[in-house]
Amino acid sequence: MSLLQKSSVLRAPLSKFEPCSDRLSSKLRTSVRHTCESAVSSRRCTLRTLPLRTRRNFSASASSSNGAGGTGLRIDLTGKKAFIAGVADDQGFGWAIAKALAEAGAEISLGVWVPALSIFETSYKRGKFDKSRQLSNGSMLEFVHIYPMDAVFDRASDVPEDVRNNKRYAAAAEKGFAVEEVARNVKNDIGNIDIIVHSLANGPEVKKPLLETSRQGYLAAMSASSYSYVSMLQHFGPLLNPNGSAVSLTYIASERTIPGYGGGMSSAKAALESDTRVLAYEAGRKYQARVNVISAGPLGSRAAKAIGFIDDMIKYSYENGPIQKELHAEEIGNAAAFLLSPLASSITGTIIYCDNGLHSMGLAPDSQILINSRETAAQAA
Ligand SMILES: NC(=O)c1ccc[n+]([C@@H]2O[C@H](COP(=O)([O-])OP(=O)(O)OC[C@H]3O[C@@H](n4cnc5c(N)ncnc54)[C@H](O)[C@@H]3O)[C@@H](O)[C@H]2O)c1
Repeated sequence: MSLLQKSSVLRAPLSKFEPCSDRLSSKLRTSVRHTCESAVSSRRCTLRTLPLRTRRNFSASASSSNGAGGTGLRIDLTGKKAFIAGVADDQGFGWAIAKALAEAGAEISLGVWVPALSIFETSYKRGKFDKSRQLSNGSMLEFVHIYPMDAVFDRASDVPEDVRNNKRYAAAAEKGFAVEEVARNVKNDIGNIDIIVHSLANGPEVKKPLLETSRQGYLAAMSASSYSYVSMLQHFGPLLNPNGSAVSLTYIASERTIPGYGGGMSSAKAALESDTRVLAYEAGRKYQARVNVISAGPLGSRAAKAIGFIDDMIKYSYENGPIQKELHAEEIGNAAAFLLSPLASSITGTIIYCDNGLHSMGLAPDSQILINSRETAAQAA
């Protein structure tokens, strides 16, 4: 039995690989296996909930998305240093971006949200992420430094007493977790950097409609999900080498109404996108840096599950998007690696849609009204 066949999650669609698997060199076979396993690992939760044909398409996309090891035009980030804020497990976009940047040769350091740090480090040390840490060349994704961080605080003096005295925060207080402190620690530990990734968001009232959202909840969403990017550019901008680059993650709810994505999160994403344009101008002039944002389609990450209807959004995207396949985190990782690389040297101030094209639709093909009309027309014919 081939290594690929051993995957229990993708057992059915793996037959797609078999006809060519015998012809693969062992190096390439290893590469495909790693790609597949990482995709399996990062998508395990939502795949079970999808129809079989979705899983087939997902499997096909996973097989073709990794260009590592090939010849020709390549994303080369050798010698580049990246700081990524917003990784606390191996399920979200931040992890996938870290992995793609490492595949391209970059050194990765992380800023991990203080309340999530202990469980992340414990899981990491116990090998829970080992499968998804595997890179296509057989090495493992490593982090040069892992910093405690809370992106809602700019300076140590902003941290309220109750937070400072909280058990989890107290342990991180000595090193410091406010954005300014983290930037200073990064500067001391690794010097200048080339890449900033903001892959974090938080909206305590995300389940509430905007009409019922409190001022406090709305401002908390803006603080954690949009101003945090401004703060990161303020404090990490001076650390950027010339031709540095920053990327963050947004969602289509900024532009179109997505009922259920509430609590001011849609507003926060709109601000993030607007700020991207202004920051691109200012950081471009000040640091010769590029600033972009990726508008990602739905992914069953930990943060997305908290919203409560992510599986429906994934199914909706499949049924109504131009490309009928599930989106997986690796695709966003690859797009980010491109955007953060010299290959994208003229791209700044831009929203890049990585959503199987769903943003371009103005009509839901799976609307019951359309389905009824089609059925009526078919019966009449
Ligand atoms: N999952 C989706 O469907 C989807 C779609 C489009 C955009 N996005 C965006 O992608 C980004 C990453 O989210 P994800 O879905 O990969 O989930 P995720 O859970 O992997 O990432 C969110 C991260 O934010 C961190 N975080 C929360 N508050 C923080 C704070 N105050 N300081 C520092 N870190 C903090 C969490 O610890 C977590 O690691 C977010 O901006 C999210 O809005 C997600």
